[in-house]
Amino acid sequence: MRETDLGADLESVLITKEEIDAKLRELAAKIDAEYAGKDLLLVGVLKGAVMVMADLARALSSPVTMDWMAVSSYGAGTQSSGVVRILKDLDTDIQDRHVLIVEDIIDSGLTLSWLLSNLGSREPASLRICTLLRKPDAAKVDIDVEWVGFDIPSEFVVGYGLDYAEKYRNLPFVGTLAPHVYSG
Ligand SMILES: O=P(O)(O)OC[C@H]1O[C@H](OP(=O)(O)OP(=O)(O)O)[C@H](O)[C@@H]1O
Ligand code: HPA
Ligand SMILES: [Mg+2]
Repeated sequence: MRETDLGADLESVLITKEEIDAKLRELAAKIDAEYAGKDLLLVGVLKGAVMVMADLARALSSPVTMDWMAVSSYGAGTQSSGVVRILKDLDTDIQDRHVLIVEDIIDSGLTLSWLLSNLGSREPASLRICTLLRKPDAAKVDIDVEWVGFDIPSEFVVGYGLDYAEKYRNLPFVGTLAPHVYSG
């Protein structure tokens, strides 16, 4: 779908594809510098982080390894249930590894706060977070995040990996949905 061809479900484009590309290049340069000479493991959080992980990893110059964890706390709605379930665990033992969690969005922060304590208990050499989006006004817990792409308002957003009821993940930009989509 092109930005000029939004379709009836979208209300607005919040962040364009070009803005995302530029931001990921900027973040990748900082991450390259930070982990120079170290072995870095990127941990992507399925499914939302697929696009960020794919594009961030390709923007890095350093060799990295990649693993995936699937957790879910949202189900089909627009509110976090607060209950995080592991749907798929890592294939990798992260003890003594430098781990960078790659996320699409920090909203309430409940998913990452849970993930940080879960992965932290496996004794990695370091554990940090890179997220494309963050909603500062929606935070229910404070999380120390090393790299943030964009701080956005507390509106439900879709696209670039982010879904509403599993739809819209493949939009190349981040946008907001028209109210009729939620109300049916
Ligand atoms: O900060 P929070 O309020 O916890 O929300 C952020 C999390 O919610 C979304 O995932 P979701 O659980 O919907 O699964 P998905 O990635 O498969 O869409 C998103 O991808 C983040 O992982
Ligand atoms: O705004 C959002 N959109 C889609 N998925 C999400 N998961 C947490 N917040 C969001
Ligand atoms: Mg989701």
